[in-house]
Amino acid sequence: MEVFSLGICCMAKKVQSAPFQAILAFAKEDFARLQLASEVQYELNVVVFPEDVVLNEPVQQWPLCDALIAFYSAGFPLRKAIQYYELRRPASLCDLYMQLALLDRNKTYEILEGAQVPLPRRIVVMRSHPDGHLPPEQENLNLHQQGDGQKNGDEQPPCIATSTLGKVFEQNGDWISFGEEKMCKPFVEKPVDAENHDVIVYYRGGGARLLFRKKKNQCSQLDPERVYVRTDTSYVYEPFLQGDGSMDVKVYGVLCVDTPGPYLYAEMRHSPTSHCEVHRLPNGREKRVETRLSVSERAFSIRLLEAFGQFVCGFDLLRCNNGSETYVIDVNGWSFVKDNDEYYRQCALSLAKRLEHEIACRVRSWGDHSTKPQCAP
Ligand SMILES: O=P(O)(O)O[C@H]1[C@@H](OP(=O)(O)O)[C@H](OP(=O)(O)O)[C@@H](OP(=O)(O)OP(=O)(O)O)[C@H](OP(=O)(O)O)[C@H]1OP(=O)(O)O
Ligand SMILES: Nc1ncnc2c1ncn2[C@@H]1O[C@H](COP(=O)(O)OP(=O)(O)OP(=O)(O)O)[C@@H](O)[C@H]1O
Repeated sequence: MEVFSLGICCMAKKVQSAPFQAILAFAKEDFARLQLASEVQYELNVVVFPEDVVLNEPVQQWPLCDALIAFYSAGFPLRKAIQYYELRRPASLCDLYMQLALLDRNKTYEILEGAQVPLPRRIVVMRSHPDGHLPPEQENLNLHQQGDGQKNGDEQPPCIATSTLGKVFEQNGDWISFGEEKMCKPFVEKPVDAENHDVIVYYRGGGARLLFRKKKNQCSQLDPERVYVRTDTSYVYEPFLQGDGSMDVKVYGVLCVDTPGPYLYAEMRHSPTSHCEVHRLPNGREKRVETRLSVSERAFSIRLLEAFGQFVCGFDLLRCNNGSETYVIDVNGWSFVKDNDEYYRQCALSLAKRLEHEIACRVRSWGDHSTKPQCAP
């Protein structure tokens, strides 16, 4: 029997997670079942790239595979994974170049705009080159606030002007402006670096709420003294949109090769902008309620999934004005629904069908030969 190998290249914590293990087990069963109906049968070999190999060995030493699931999470060497892909050219289920874009909120928003996905208005204040260094023309700029600008209420002059990349940034406590663009409070400040989850909501009249990655049961903290925005690095500013019921909608998409197209599952949770404590169930999981996407939400979600080209992709929506408007506010990349067997089943079946599809593409590309050419050493 022919062997088709699926490489899994990610941080160990992710592949060892309960959802991923469940999905892989179901996918193997589904693949074997689908193969029964095929003329030439393949056995699926899942090759998990050991984390120490991924982190420490050159890509020439990484395992070979026919299809690849590689995705970024904290600590993952994404550029190295791209080198591996360019060296071996397996069928890639998760576009690695798009994952680079997902590390930058502004690039992510530009891709969403290109896909005609509804977004909040934004002002993007870029302060440094992508490598984190100030460009030469900025070296002598008078950046009033260094660090994260905490407790800056009374210490700041009433109007702060800094110049960044040729445009002037100003703030007076009620508004910010950058070049010709102006935004009044309340607004949300997000680091352009998408891996930085220290988001701040600034309220009209002063005071702010600091949002961060859940720390045990805490997801945000009020800071009544904070008036001025941070000027230490690059930020995206968006008007604060009041989500219906103060809820976020978290969407989990899975690309599918057959009709009816991508599988989408969505659930609502209390927004961290509305409270400091995570609402949890007795089993410790965050309390969430499944929600149906509207026809238009489904349509732009499909465009989003196709634009980013990830087999699995999570993203966040805000529904406003009694559901009459919905905006995408964040794209998380690879993310699974947790504790949901129906989702695991759907995701596994989509994976098995995608692998069958990749085999068919390969076989077609070999012309009339039904056996696979030998891999280059
Ligand atoms: O997307 P994923 O599945 O990779 O998970 C994300 C994040 O999902 P998101 O991106 O949709 O927000 C998870 O939040 P949820 O979806 O569970 O609310 C979070 O879990 P968490 O904070 O422990 O949540 P609780 O279990 O405390 O409720 C998890 O943190 P870790 O696993 O602890 O590192 C994150 O991973 P990473 O980005 O690698 O740090
Ligand atoms: N424009 C906005 N108006 C109102 N609330 C917003 C807006 N943008 C984001 N939020 C709220 O802030 C939270 C964090 O924002 P966002 O998801 O962009 O940050 P993040 O750090 O990338 O979060 P995640 O942990 O999901 O990766 C959202 O869950 C949402 O509740």
